[in-house]
Amino acid sequence: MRTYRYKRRLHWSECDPGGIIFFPHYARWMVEGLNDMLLSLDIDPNAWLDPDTRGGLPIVQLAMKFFAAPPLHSLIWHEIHVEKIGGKSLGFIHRFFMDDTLLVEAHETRVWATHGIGQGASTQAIPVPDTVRKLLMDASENVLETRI
Ligand SMILES: CC(C)(COP(=O)(O)OP(=O)(O)OC[C@H]1O[C@@H](n2cnc3c(N)ncnc32)[C@H](O)[C@@H]1OP(=O)(O)O)[C@@H](O)C(=O)NCCC(=O)NCCSC(=O)c1ccc(O)cc1
Repeated sequence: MRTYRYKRRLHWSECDPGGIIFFPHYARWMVEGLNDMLLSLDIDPNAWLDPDTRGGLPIVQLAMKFFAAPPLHSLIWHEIHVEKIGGKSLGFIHRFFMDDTLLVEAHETRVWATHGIGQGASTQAIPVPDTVRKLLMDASENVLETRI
């Protein structure tokens, strides 16, 4: 299954006054990293499907474990691994490292879905498209030296 890694810096705006990361930022990084991974594969999870409907990838399950806190301004590797491709759901493992130290490990389940926009707005799970399935099953590893 596909693995994707990129590097980012821990910024002042993401820390408390003591210079320790505030944990909700990890969740935001997970969203940004996963979107980046999908977009790099030409998969737009929020593409417009028609004028009243766009794609979405709502989260239905999240578990996070924290092992060590990185210091302010450190460079952190974010690694995303496709864990499971179900009928309508996708499982991902996120790992954050500083050098060889594992900081955080998180497991999330997303649902491939459509969002109705406007009147009668609704979210509906739909099967993961075959094109997406194939791209995510690929065993190759993308390493981006992106610094944010
Ligand atoms: C997403 C839903 C519409 C899906 O509902 P249903 O259509 O009834 O789903 P189903 O029961 O058919 O299940 C579909 C699949 O999801 C799986 N699923 C559904 N719920 C769960 C939970 N809680 N855990 C694990 N797996 C689940 C289920 O097992 C099915 O998997 P497959 O066997 O692989 O097909 C509904 O569960 C829902 O609205 N949940 C609330 C979601 C939510 O509010 N999340 C938080 C905010 S969303 C968000 O942050 C976001 C991020 C990115 C975006 O682009 C959009 C939104």
